[in-house]
Amino acid sequence: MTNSSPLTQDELKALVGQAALQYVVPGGIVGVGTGSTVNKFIDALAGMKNEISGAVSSSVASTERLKALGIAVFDANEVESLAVYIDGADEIDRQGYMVKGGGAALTREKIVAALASRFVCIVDESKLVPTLGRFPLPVEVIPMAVQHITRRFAALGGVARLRLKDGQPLVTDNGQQILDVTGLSIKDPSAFESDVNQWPGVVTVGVFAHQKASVCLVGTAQGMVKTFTY
Ligand SMILES: O=C(CO)[C@H](O)[C@H](O)COP(=O)(O)O
Repeated sequence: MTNSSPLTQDELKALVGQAALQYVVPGGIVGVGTGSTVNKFIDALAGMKNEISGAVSSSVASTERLKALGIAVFDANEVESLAVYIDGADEIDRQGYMVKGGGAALTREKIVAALASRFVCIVDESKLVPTLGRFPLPVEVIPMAVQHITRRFAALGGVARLRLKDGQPLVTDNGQQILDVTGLSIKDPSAFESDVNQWPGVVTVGVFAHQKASVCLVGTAQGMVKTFTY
């Protein structure tokens, strides 16, 4: 590769995963998200595993990866607060509001993010949007409410589809299901999150407005990391 070749998406994920290490507080416990970008962060974190006490993880998949690399994983109930939570996003807007849950881990991600003083979001440029709604919005739901919630999204102009895995409804780490909703334009993320969270049967809506990013590290194709603070 020459210096002028644009970086691949995988290389960009590694770039921001590495850059996120600067936010890890030595001696502390790190909140760790889920997804292919966070996997790069976890791999980088292994290089400083002797400088941290461990991690609180947002998914079974991240827990397994952390443990395989020799990083201790604490239950969220063992920890009162975290200095930092590091995670990817499916979309992020100019205010740091995000859509998350492409990896079906949104509920635990929101719980671990709520413990943290600072949310550091790591993405590549393709995730930046002016208004949330381009990426199908993940919503974790209790199975018996699927049709009711689908009708409520239809009333807002959205089309909700049950997420499948190997031809069967995907089951989350919490034993629930995921609806992916297209056709929404989320102009007021805080109000939208508060509203949908109150619908009976909704476990978690994938809009992260109340737990928005404090910092976003954006990898650019030229190999730069841009830092946005909110
Ligand atoms: O919310 C998430 C998982 O539930 C991820 O952060 C989001 O889907 C981004 O993943 P990736 O880094 O693989 O693009």
